Amino acid sequence: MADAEPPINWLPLISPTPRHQASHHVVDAAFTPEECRRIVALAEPECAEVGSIEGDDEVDRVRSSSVSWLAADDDTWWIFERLARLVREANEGWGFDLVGFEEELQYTRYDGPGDHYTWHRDGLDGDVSTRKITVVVQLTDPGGYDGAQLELPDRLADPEDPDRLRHVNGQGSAVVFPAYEYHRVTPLRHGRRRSLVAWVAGPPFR
Ligand SMILES: O=C(O)CCC(=O)C(=O)O
Ligand SMILES: [Fe+2]
Repeated sequence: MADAEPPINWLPLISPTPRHQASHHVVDAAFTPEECRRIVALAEPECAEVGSIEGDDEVDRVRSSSVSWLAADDDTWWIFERLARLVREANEGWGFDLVGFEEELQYTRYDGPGDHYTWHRDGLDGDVSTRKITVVVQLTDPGGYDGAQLELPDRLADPEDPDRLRHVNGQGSAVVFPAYEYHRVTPLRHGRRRSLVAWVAGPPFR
């Protein structure tokens, strides 16, 4: 006979602080415009890997952008520290077990008309299954481009609410969300957009 299932008990309050299950947490002006320019200056000269593989229709359909990576070093440490603070604050709501940055920071370029990233999630599967939190920083003044909007459905909003799809685009603003949440970047119409994406890893959800 199979082992008996452990009982589900009636417990008093597990968490000493109130939690929420919001789908994302927005921090306006998490970085100043000057700091955004510093990040761009650090990352832009890096040789960009193409986020879309030419001739691969499937990849092209899902994602068209190019990326480069910022490693932790003396020049970039302040960025990691700032991101860590934003994640710690946001995670007061979720209360996830987190360990730290397991990957370099992704610098993303949306340069050509149509550059985009369709609905996807950053974590859950295979190689990226340890990603628990995503942070996206808007490095470009929204006046400098059209389209290429980061969109996240607000899970706490009424499903009929037309404003349920949140757009986060103020320069220097950051949006922190569980890596299992769907999000997308709409096609770029003109101009150029830059973003910085970081993932914080932790042990499996339990
Ligand atoms: O550029 C963005 O705003 C988001 C990019 C993204 O979702 C990703 O790289 O996983
Ligand atoms: Fe993503």
